This record gives sequence, structure tokens and C-alpha cells, in this order.
Amino acid sequence: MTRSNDNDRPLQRSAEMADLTECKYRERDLREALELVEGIINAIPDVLFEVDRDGTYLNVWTKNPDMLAAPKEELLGRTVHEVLPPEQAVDALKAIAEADEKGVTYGNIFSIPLPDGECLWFEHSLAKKPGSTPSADTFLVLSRDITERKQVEHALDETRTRLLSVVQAIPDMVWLKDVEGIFLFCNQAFAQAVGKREAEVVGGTDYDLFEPEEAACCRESDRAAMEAGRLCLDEEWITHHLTGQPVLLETRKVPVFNAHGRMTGVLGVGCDITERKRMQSALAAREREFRTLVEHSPDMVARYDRDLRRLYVNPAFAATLVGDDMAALLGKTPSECPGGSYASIYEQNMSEVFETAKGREFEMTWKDRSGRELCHLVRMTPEFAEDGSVESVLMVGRDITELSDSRQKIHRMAFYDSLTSLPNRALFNDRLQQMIVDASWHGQMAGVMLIDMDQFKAVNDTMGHAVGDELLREAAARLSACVRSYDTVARFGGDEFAILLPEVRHGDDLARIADKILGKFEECFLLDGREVFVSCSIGIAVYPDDSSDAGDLVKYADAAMYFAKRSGRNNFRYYSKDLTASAKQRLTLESELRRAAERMELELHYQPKVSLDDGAMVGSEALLRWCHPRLGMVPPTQFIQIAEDTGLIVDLGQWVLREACRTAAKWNAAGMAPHKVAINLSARQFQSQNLAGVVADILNDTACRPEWIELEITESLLLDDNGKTLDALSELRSMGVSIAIDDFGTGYSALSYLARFPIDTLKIDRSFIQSVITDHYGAELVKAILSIARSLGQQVVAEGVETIEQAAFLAAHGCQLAQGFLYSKPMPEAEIAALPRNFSDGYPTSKALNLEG
Ligand SMILES: Nc1nc2c(ncn2[C@@H]2O[C@H](COP(=O)(O)O[C@H]3[C@@H](O)[C@H](n4cnc5c(=O)[nH]c(N)nc54)O[C@@H]3COP(=O)(O)O)[C@@H](O)[C@H]2O)c(=O)[nH]1
Repeated sequence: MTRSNDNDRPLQRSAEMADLTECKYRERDLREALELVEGIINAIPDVLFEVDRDGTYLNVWTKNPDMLAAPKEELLGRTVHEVLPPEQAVDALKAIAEADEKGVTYGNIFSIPLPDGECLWFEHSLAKKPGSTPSADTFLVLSRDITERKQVEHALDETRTRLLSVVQAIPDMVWLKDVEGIFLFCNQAFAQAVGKREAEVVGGTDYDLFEPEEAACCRESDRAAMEAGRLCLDEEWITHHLTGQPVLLETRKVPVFNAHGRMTGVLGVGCDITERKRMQSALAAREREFRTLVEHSPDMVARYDRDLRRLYVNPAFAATLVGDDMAALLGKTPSECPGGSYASIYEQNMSEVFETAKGREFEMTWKDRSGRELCHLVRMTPEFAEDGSVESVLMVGRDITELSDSRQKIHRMAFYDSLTSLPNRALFNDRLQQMIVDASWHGQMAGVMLIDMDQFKAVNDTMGHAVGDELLREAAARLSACVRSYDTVARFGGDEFAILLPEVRHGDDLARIADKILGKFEECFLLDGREVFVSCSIGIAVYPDDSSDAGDLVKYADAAMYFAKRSGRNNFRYYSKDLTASAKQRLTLESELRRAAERMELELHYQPKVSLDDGAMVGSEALLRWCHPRLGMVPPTQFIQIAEDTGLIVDLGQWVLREACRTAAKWNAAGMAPHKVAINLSARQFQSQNLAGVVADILNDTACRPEWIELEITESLLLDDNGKTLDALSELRSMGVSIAIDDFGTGYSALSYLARFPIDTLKIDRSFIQSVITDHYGAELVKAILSIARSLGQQVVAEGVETIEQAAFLAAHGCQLAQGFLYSKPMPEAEIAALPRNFSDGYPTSKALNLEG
């Protein structure tokens, strides 16, 4: 600093003064500068070091000595190597070297590890402070504690990493675009969907990823979100790069703002809802489908709430109950609409479904709105709320009226007789078992009756099946009228009935009931406009006297019934032990008869038929005999009925036919006098086989000519007017076989059949022949028969001729043939062959009578 003056001394002085002032000024400036520096150093929180090039601490300034790694006194004069950890010391020297080279250096970050694992962080700025010589250069180091900042940065980093992981991990697509639509970020899900790496997506736009149309849509929805300034929900179609399939994204887009509130872009999250949409539409389709099904189902469908009120009914339900008016049903309980006695049963079932949470199924018979009785199979199913409670009940009702009717029909068919509507044998047996159980429990007696109609077969055969059926129905009604309501009248089949009589106080009660039945049957039956008398035979077995076993009781009643029949019919018999033997015998005979033919126990005997004209043996009747190994010769009267009852007669008859034809063929061999063999045929043989065909086969097999045999049938067979018999007889007749009516005169019907059927011979029944001599009416009857036959051109055979007088009467009145003990008893084939071929000697003949006359 220089100042001018005029006087040297004073000038000098003033110069000195000036120097002094200058000096003082400088000193003041320096002091002020120092104070400023000191003030600055005190004002800043940082530490200021001065170090030399080797890192020796020369000076330290700080307001807060705690920030120092060691007390200031210990620090000064020591090098960074002595103070800092080795790594940090090396970094410090590197920073000094950089400042040495550049003059200054900023932003050198150091961390000093602490014993607890944490770190202290510092940011150093260095400036070179030139010395008087380069070697005297020192370096000012401004050390700023940035530990707090670093911690915040670290925490932010962690948060960011965590968020990024989350964003990467979520299956939804996440992306961020700036306002221009440039991708700033995307997660893996997005990158994968568009077939790029994340880095490839960032920096591009939608147009780099999608077809223009798709990209435009995406941009459009971005703009909409940005314009709205809030979260927007949208749906976007994109094409998945892997499958090439369109993918529907449900997108949430939200504009992103910076710290100043300026919009910087839009964040998008996309969820692939293609499958969900597909499921939803499939679900909707199924729902429509089910609705259509339910709406068009013939089943009744309804849903009920906990108050048993209807929430839903389908049209079938409404139609059955009220017609079209569904509203009349909704919100109502069954009791309210349509009401009725079944409604409470229905509601009770439904309440139980709500209470037990278990479905129910039951059948319900009720009436629809037109009053028609219906049967429904009702199924009630609980429907659960989320908390597991039953929220509603779904009811499906199927109309099983037809099925129920069929079931009843089947039940009736299985357990009831279709003709009489009485229980059948199966139901009878069931009730019998129950009756025994009850009787045993109450210590009571009970009865089993078996009833067989005595003349049913004759009526059936003579008046036809329709009349037979009518008789059975009437008989069933009469039996039912004779017993109490809790007794059971059953039909076993044919003309066999049975009655169960529980709660019998005394054995005699059963006799009174049996008497009542017999009395009822004494009244005539009006059948086909005619009065017919049919009696019955009754067998009685008593529980527990006779047996406690159901099977035995029936068997014993049957034995008793059989005995009643044997002892004259139209009566009843109690079972007694002896009867069992008789019934057993019958059963034994039956089973033995089945095997008689194969055991060769059967044979035919023949009874001659003699011409009353000249006494010549012109034929014979084949009569079956059973040579029983134990019982000896069993007469047909003892087994033919069994054979008829069991149907065995068909096979036996065929055997007889074959044997008789064989014999006829033998006896008519060349050169012998003609001999016609008469063969008895049962009505059953007409019913069960192609009789004409069978006869033709047998004739053929045995080489027997048709004219060598005559078939004897009973009158009753001809009264079967179904045409079958007429056809069979006509066929046989056309083959050349002659037909005879056996036991003529014992039938109950008109004689008109004589002209209708192809009949060659009438055999007058033995009972008429036996009375011709003793009884005037008998004689007149025989004369009348002879007259009818003559006028119809039929031959007459008198059977059972036992006396000369009978033979003479018959010969005198024009009877052509006679058969009876007078000439011969039935004999084996060989014995007949040995008989004289003529019975003229001592026997009356018309020729002899004429000679005498
Ligand atoms: N469906 C078939 N029925 C047959 C067959 N064989 C026999 N029968 C029928 O059995 C009944 C009994 O026959 P049977 O014991 O043989 O008696 C016959 C004669 O022995 C008997 N008869 C003959 N003459 C006299 C006589 O002078 N007096 C007298 N008391 N009895 C006599 O009559 C029976 C023959 O009768 P019919 O047949 O009516 O001419 C009997 O009804 C047989 O029909 C067979 O194979 N199939």
C-alpha cells in the first residue's frame, strides 16, 4: 500500500506510519480471514485435515472431536497407515495422489468398519495446498460423515431390491412407461409374454412388441389412464409370442407422478384372464344348459329356504300344482299352497333335511290339481352355505305313477291269483308263517283248510273254460263269504283253494266253518244260463295239534282233503295221522308211475268185442295195466286219475297208443280176420299235443293201418267248443281212424254234438246195460240210443255185458257189438290170441235169434 506526502521526515514518519498502518491493516485482514476460516470451520459439521504427501496428519480442525478416529493430539504426526485400517489407508493415499496430480479431488468415499459390524462412512474432498517448495506441499482434506446418508441409501436399496423381487415374482405382468409410451421397466412375466428380455423391452414402445393394432389399443388405454389421472381398469388383447394365441389381459393402469406432482408416466399391471374368461363363459353356457334342462325337465324341481318357502320352481312343478301361475307358488310353503294332507308329510321330510343336513328320498302318493292320483319319487338334497349350515333344500320329484302301477301289478301277479283276485300260494305261505308266529306268541289255535271242487273238471270240460273260470270266481266269492275278514282265502291253482283261519278258539269251530262252506256249495251255480251243482271236499289241519310247521300243516290238510274226496266227496275231514300214510301212498304211487314205463312195468290187456250178429270176435279194447313190483297188478282206477292230475297221462297215453297199434298190426297180419283195437284217449292228450300227427307217426312206425284202430273218447271232450277237438277228430277221421264215444249216456249235454262231430261208434255205458233187464226205463233208454245211432249211421257197442239176457236184449234190438265179462275179462295179448275167434256157441246172436224166431 503507498501513500504520498510533502515533507520527508514527516514523510518518513508518515511512511513509517503508513507501513505500520499497512501492516496493521494486513494483520487485521489476516485476523479477519482467520476468523472467517475459523468461523467456517466451526460452522460446518465436517472435519478438516491437513496432511502431507505421505499421509501424515499435520493439522486437524473440527468442532466435534468425537468424529475423530483418535484424539487430535494422538493423531497429529501420525500417518494414515497408523490411524486407518490398511485398505482405507491405501485408498486415502490414492486420493492424496489424485489431488496432487489434479489439484483437487472430490467424492472419495471411505468406510471405516466398526467392531459391531456396522460402518462409518465418509466423503473426502481434497485440495492441494502448495508449499514453498513442491516437497512442502500439503493437502487439505474435508472429511464429511455421510454414514446417515449411506444408511438411508442402503435401506432404500434394500427396499428397492425387495420390491423388485416382488414385482418379478408375481405372475402378473408389470410395466412402467413414460408419458411418451417408452418402456422404463418391465418384469419377467411381461418380458416372457412378449418374448423378449427385460433389457430389450426397456427403451422400446408397444409398437416394438405388438402388432400395430394391438399396440395402438395399449397406447389408447395408457392415455385414458393418464387423462383420468387415477387408476383405470381395462381389458386388452395381446398375442402371446410363444403360443401365438390371443391373450386377454385385465389391466390396471395408474399414472405416475414425480416429487413435484408432474406426471412422468403410467404404471401398468396385467393379469391374464383368458382362462378365467373362458371358464366364465363355459360356466355361463353350463348354467344356460342346466337351466334349459331344469326348465324343460318333466321332473318337478323346487328349492326351499329355511322357512320351507319356495325360492324356485320349474315349469313342470308349477304345471302339476297350479298351471302357469308360478308366482302363486313362490314364497309359499307346501302347506300354504297347494296344502292338503300330503303337504305336512312333505314338510316334515324337508325339516329333517334341514336339521340333519342329510338328503332324503321317499315315495309320495298325492293328487295333482286335477285330482288325479300321482306317485312321485321325491329326492331332497341339502344345499350348504359357506359356513357349512344348510341354506336351502333342492327337491326333485319324478313321476313314477306308471312304475308304481306296474309294481302293484307285478306284486298282484306275484302274490294274487289273476282269475279270482285271491292271494296265491306264495302269499298264502307267507301269511301262514306269520299266522304260526302270532298263534305261537298268543298261545292260540289256528286252522288250515284245503278245498277242492268235486265236479270242476267235468264242468270245465263240458261247458268250456270260460264257464269253468266263472265257476272258480263264484266259488272264490262263496268261500270268502264264509270266513271272517282276517282269515285268508287263497287259490292254489286249478280248482284248489286254501283258507287260513287264525285265532281259532276250539277245533270244532273249524268244522262249523267247513259245514258252512259245504252248505254254500249246495246252492246251485248259475253258469251260462244253466243251473249247475258243484260240491267240494275239504281237508282241515290244526295248529298246534297236528303240527307247528307250515309245510306240514298244508301237507296234512291236503291229505285230509284227499281222504274227504275218497270217502264220497262233498264232505270235510280233519287230518289224522293215518291220513298221512294214505297221502304218502298217493305220492309214492305218483313218483313210481313216472318211472313205470321205463321200468317196463306197464302192459296192455285186451277185452274182446263181439259181433252180436254172428258172435265173431271183431275187435278188442286195449286196457292199461300196471304190474307193480311190490303192489302187484294195480288197476287203472287207482292210477289213471293220478296220471290225469299230474299230466303223466300224456306220456302214458302215447305208450298205450304205440303198444296197441303194434298189437293191431300183428293181429291183422296177412290172412287173419280183421280185428280192430280200441284205444282210450284222455282229454289231456287232445290239449297237449298234435294228436293227429302223433297218431300218424305211430301208425307209420308200427306199420299199423288206420282202419285197424278205433280211438275211444269221452263225451265231455266233445263239449269243448273251441274247435280244437273237432279239428283233431276230423284230421284223424280223414286219416281213416274211426272214433268211438265211450261211456255214452253219462254226459250232461245235448246230443246235437253227435251230428257235428265225426263219430263212428257209440259205446253205451255199463250202467245202462246192467239195468236193461231189470229196469223198464233202462231198457227204453238203451232202445232210444240204438235208434238214434241207427238214424245217424253210427255203430253201437254195449259195454259191461255180463249176462246172456243182456246180450239177448241187445241182439234183439239191433245193437251190433258187445263187450263184457260175459265173453271175457280183459286179458294179456297172448291169452286173447288163444281165445276162440267166435262166441256163437251158447251166446245169443241176432242170427241165432232169427233162427229160433
Ligand atoms: N285214458 C285211458 N284210460 C284207460 C286206459 N286203460 C284203462 N283206462 C280206463 O280205466 C278205467 C278202468 O278200466 P279197467 O279197470 O280196465 O276196467 C275196464 C274193464 O275191465 C271194465 N269192464 C269190462 N267189462 C265189464 C263188465 O262186464 N263188468 C264190469 N264190472 N266191468 C267191466 O270196464 C272198463 C272198460 O271201460 P271203458 O274204457 O269205459 O270201456 C276205464 O274207464 C278205462 O277207460 C288207458 O290206456 N287210457
